Amino acid sequence: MYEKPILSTQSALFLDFDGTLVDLAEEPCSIQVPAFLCQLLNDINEQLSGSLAIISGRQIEVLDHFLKPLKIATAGVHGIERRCSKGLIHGVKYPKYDFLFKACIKLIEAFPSLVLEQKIMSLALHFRKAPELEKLCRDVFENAIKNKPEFTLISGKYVIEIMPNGFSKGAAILDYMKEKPFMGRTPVFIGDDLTDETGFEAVHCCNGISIKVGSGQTNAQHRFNNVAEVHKWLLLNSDFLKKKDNN
Ligand SMILES: O=P(O)(O)OC[C@H]1O[C@H](O[C@H]2O[C@H](CO)[C@@H](O)[C@H](O)[C@H]2O)[C@H](O)[C@@H](O)[C@@H]1O
Repeated sequence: MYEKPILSTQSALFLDFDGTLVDLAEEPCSIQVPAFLCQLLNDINEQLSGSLAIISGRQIEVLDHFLKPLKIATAGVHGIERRCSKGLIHGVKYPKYDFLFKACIKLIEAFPSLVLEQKIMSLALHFRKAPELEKLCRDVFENAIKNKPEFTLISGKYVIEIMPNGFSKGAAILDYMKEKPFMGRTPVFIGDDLTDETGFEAVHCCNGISIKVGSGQTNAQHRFNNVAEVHKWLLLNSDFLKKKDNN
């Protein structure tokens, strides 16, 4: 008997990307996407009639690049942009925030081990290669938004990020649950990071199932130890749904 929840054809599946579908790497661009992953996600998406969505902090175009040729429902930049299962992208495109960029350019020049990631409406500063610089990075970011209450600072794994208020992975999941083909299904969300906690809360509100990947404090109901366990679970569920299709 497999102890983790099993998907049914009436499930909606929401998956975080980094640390859930792919192992974390030293830099955002150095992740390795396993060869089998796109086909597996495509199969499950079909088995769930289009009710699979990636819910990520990355931009949709970056996720599309890594998951090529797959293009499924995807919420990017913590819900700032959201592609529905029919392919339409919701999301306001604001100009890139030059004031933020200016605020940290000196820092980046002084510490080349820091990585600055500019997204459509947010800026992320990665200190994975220099964890001792976390406090300095935080001070610079906090100072940059000191008089800008419309912005918020969020934290992830060796990264801090400034983004506009009012967006979260949880809000993105709730938006999906209001529209077809997700509506009326039982949501399952799998994620590994602090920013995934709002997603766990969202699925709890819809009587759904939450699964945390890795160690650390969480409100999720279940846990996988690592990305390999997520892959194993996805393969098992895809086989299970395939058998259901054939009955
Ligand atoms: O919501 P996710 O799909 O999990 O995205 C969260 C952030 O992931 C990326 O950063 C993280 O992964 C990098 C590659 O493994 C790693 O180097 C970094 O330390 C992690 O924080 C991505 O670069 C961010 O934009 C996402 O917000």
